[in-house]
Amino acid sequence: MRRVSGLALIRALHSGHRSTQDVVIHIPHADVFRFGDSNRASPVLKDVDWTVNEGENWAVVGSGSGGPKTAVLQMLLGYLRISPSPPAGIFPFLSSSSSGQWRDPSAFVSMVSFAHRPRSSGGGFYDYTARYGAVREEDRITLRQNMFSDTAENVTNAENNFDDLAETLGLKDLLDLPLVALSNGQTRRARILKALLSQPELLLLDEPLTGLDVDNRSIILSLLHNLHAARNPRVIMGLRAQDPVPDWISHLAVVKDNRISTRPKNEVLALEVARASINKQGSQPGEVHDHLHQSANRKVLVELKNVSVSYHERKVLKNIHWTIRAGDRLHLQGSNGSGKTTLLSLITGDHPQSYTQIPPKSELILFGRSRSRIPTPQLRSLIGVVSPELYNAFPRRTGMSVWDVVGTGFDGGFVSLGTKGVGVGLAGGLTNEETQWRVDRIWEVLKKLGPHTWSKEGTDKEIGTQKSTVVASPETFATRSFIDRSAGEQSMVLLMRALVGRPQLVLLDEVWSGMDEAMITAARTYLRTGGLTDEQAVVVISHWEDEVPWGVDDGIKRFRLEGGDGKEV
Ligand SMILES: Nc1ncnc2c1ncn2[C@@H]1O[C@H](COP(=O)(O)OP(=O)(O)OP(=O)(O)O)[C@@H](O)[C@H]1O
Repeated sequence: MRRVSGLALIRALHSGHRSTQDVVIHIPHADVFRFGDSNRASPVLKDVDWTVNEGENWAVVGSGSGGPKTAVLQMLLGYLRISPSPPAGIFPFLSSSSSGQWRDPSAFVSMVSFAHRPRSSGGGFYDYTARYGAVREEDRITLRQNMFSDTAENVTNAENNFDDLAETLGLKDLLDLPLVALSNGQTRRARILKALLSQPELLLLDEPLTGLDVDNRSIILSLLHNLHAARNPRVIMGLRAQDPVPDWISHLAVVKDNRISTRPKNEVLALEVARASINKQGSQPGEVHDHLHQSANRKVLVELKNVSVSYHERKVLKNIHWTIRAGDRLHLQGSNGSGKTTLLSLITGDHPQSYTQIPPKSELILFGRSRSRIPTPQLRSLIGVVSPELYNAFPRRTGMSVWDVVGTGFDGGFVSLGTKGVGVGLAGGLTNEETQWRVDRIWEVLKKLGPHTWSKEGTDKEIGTQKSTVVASPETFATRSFIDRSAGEQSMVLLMRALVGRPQLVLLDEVWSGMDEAMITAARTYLRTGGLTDEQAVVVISHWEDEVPWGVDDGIKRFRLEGGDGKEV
């Protein structure tokens, strides 16, 4: 279908060729501001000229969460002010329904963002481990109850479709599980289902493929295509610049800085070039890890023998044998719900069955000791973790600076201990030498991963508008409030926290969530060149092979979970 510019739209409407019903979005040459800002302020988006016609399949492409892509989606949600504002709103199809009634966009346009799993409560260690205990009243809420918890008028109608949708999304067998028990991928699919139940006319999905395994990606994409084709609802996806663009997408709105360029997909060749170069950056040579090829002599850090986890009749892990050695670079693979997070939670001590594996039938040996002989706080100082669960649970306290958050990494806790956030140490006190080492290490990671390594300009917390300020130096960034950082910046800070103590084992579970390309490149480069010692082992969980910083040439090992079994592949 032909794209209609502002003038063309008016002409078409006057000549009767196209009715407003055929136009989903129409924003003719407008600037976009935060509410409260005058037209003299620098716009969040400049000179937006965008028309989406019924039948076209659009995706909004831009850098990670909190960036200008988010600004476009927020504009569509009505969270930003459009100037001049089109008199009949930006959704012509809503103001001219067949019934002739105007429909409120706030009731008919909704969004699900997958850049990060939303927090269920205020965070903290309880949230971190609640998934495995499910003892709080709110944690007992099942997926089914959660689906129908909103007494939306539409739900009764929607129920007709519910079973089919739950089946397609692979959620049917999970409906009576506590919501907190769902894996990341399962939760993301559940959020799509819930959004569909509220029967929006237009559904915005930001980064819908994040955290989904290969099979589920194609299931979701084909479901979204079918829904969009049936206008039940129309779907607009937000994609990161490095994400593959689904085949059925016909048009792209590419957002860079505060400009949006809209055109048919096949015209966006430049973007393809950019994507190819990002992929190449991922395979740039790092340090030579010859030692990784001589695996048998290296110290054993973690040994699982015959380890199983089950919930009633549901067997998640069956007799797993797995060894992690010093210096290993491991990719833990498996489809959504296959038990990857569960396996790591046994190692970090967050899963109750971490303590109950009974030798000699089954054994969990961590850093040379049986699990029951190693206190959990000590375990936390030996393992650095980045994961969606940690991101969600880490408390956002006012007054906690980036420095404080990074400093919690030495002991793996959530509370900044002692002065200047370097902790008091497990033994109750640190020598001056140890304190100095910690201070030096915080500066080191800030210098290697701070904003100057991934940003040319400062980014705004709310909507990622580019500011004309100079990039924050590591010293300035260290004093900034953690809670006010964008999602991507918070992810970077949590990565620094995981690495700062040079823990023997580093677990990177979906570590790139929310980060933009420049952040990912900076983090990958650091991990490959000097960010880790040869003695540290790293386990990466990712459904995207090209997201893993190491390849076969680096001696990477792969361990795959499937149907409860685990094997090296
Ligand atoms: N309390 C529980 N009762 C029943 N099943 C549970 C419970 N807690 C977890 N599970 C199930 O354990 C399985 C493993 O979940 P886990 O989070 O380890 O998967 P994953 O491989 O990390 O998935 P993803 O790739 O989606 O993050 C899931 O199918 C989940 O529903």
